[in-house]
Order: sequence, then C-alpha cells, then structure tokens
Amino acid sequence: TGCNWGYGKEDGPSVWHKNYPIALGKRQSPVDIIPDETVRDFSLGPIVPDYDRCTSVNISNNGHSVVVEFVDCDDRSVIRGGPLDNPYRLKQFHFHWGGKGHDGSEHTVGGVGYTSELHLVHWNAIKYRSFREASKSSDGLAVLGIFLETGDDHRWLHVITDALYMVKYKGSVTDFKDFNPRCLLPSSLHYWTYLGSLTTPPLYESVTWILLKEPITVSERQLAMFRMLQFNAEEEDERMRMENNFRPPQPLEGRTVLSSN
Ligand SMILES: CNS(=O)(=O)c1c(F)c(F)c(SCCO)c(F)c1F
Ligand SMILES: [Zn+2]
Repeated sequence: TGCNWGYGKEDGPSVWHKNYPIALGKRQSPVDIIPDETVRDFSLGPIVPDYDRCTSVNISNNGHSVVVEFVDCDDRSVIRGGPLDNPYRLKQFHFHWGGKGHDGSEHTVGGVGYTSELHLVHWNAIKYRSFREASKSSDGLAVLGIFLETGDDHRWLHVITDALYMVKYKGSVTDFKDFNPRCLLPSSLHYWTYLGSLTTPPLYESVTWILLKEPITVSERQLAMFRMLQFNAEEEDERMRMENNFRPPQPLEGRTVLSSN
C-alpha cells in the first residue's frame, strides 16, 4: 500500500478516484464557500482551541506536506465547542500551498483562493480508541482550517520555516519541541462549518470542518521557504519542488455551510 498518489499530472486530484472511488462521494472536501449562501446558526457556540498544555514532538516531510505531530495520548491539547459534541484531540498540523505567485489554499471563498491553508487535525478520542479508527468514522475528525494571505512577516512562523531545511526530502523528520500552535490563530475565531472529508487520499468522509473567517498574514519570503521542500526522497533522481499540494474545490452536493457569526 505504498503512496500511489500525488499532485502531478499523472497521479493528481483528477485521477485519485481510480484508486479511491470515494473521491466522487457526497461529502468531499474542500469546497467553495459562498458567504451569502451560508446559513447563520445562532445555536452554534464559540469554538475553543485549548492548546495551553500541548506537546509538539517532531516536524516531518511526508512527501505531500510538512507536518508537525503532537503527543495525543491524553487530552492535553483539544478543540471543543462550536459544532462539536465532544473535545477532539490535536494530532498534527500541516499546510497546503501554491507555486510562486499562485494561490494554494484548498477551500475558496466566493471562488477566490488564499495563498495557503493551515490544517490543524483533531480526532474524537471520546468515541474512538485511535486516530486510525476515528479517521474512518463520520464524526471521527475535526479539522480547524486557517487561511494564509501574504503581507508582513508572521512573527511566529519563522519557528517553523527555520526548521524546514532539516526536512527538505520525503521521509525526513526532526525533533520539534515546545511549539504551541495557539500562536498561529488569528484574533477572531468566527468560523464556517460543514461536514466533509480528508482532502488527501484515502479521502475518508470523516471530517467536521471548522474554517476561520479571518486569515493570518505571512510574508512572501516566509512562504517561499515552504517551496524549497521537495516531494521526492533525497536518493530519488527526479527532483520535484513541493508546491501546489492542494486539492481543488469539490461539489457541495446539497450540503449547507453554517456560519457561527
Ligand atoms: C485535512 N487535510 S488532509 O486531508 O490533507 C490530512 C492530511 F494531509 C493528513 F496528513 C492527515 S493525518 C493522516 C495520518 O497521519 C489528516 F488527517 C488529514 F486530514
Ligand atoms: Zn490538509
């Protein structure tokens, strides 16, 4: 079950359905969010990311993105509230981005993309015994999505970009301790939420999406650092710059996107 998918012409999003037929399913992600067509739900409370006692472990290149993993053996870092019935444990976060001068977010807003999108992946450890089991269950995962736009340097993103040279190639991993992703949140936690899926194979329809309306700002220089990563392993001959690692929006199929406020 090696990784047989990617973001290229031969193995990209347009052919994922051949090995992962759920790609043509009814609750796929990402989607285009049309603000005027979202439904205001006054029963939706605030989303509460509680990362104060979180423990980051490492940063790695999995051949698709750069991923920061967390200790998820207890409820030390969870997200709760909003559309969620239980607290969901933080497992990892990663990014999706474009090529130089091109957008690379997965969700779009009114047909417009952002330069990049950060995903904080959480799982329902109340109902399921492992991330793997949760990832296959309709209420198993909650992904907090944060849009990135370009402007000034982000004052904390350098902690991540300074480590990227250590994980240039697929399969590389290095220690990455004491990083609290609270520093990557925008000031407003107003959000959109809808039921969707992983945006990479196996594309399981197990994600409650929570997308913050307010983007964070990063500089073009910081973003360029992500593009020095490579999809390939160090020993592989073909050098492929890691960029455009995003899936385009999928049909809403009658779903409603709810708005917190
Ligand atoms: C939401 N973004 S995503 O679908 O691209 C995505 C991802 F890239 C991941 F790596 C993981 S964790 C898989 C095992 O570690 C995950 F749950 C995801 F939802
Ligand atoms: Zn993602």
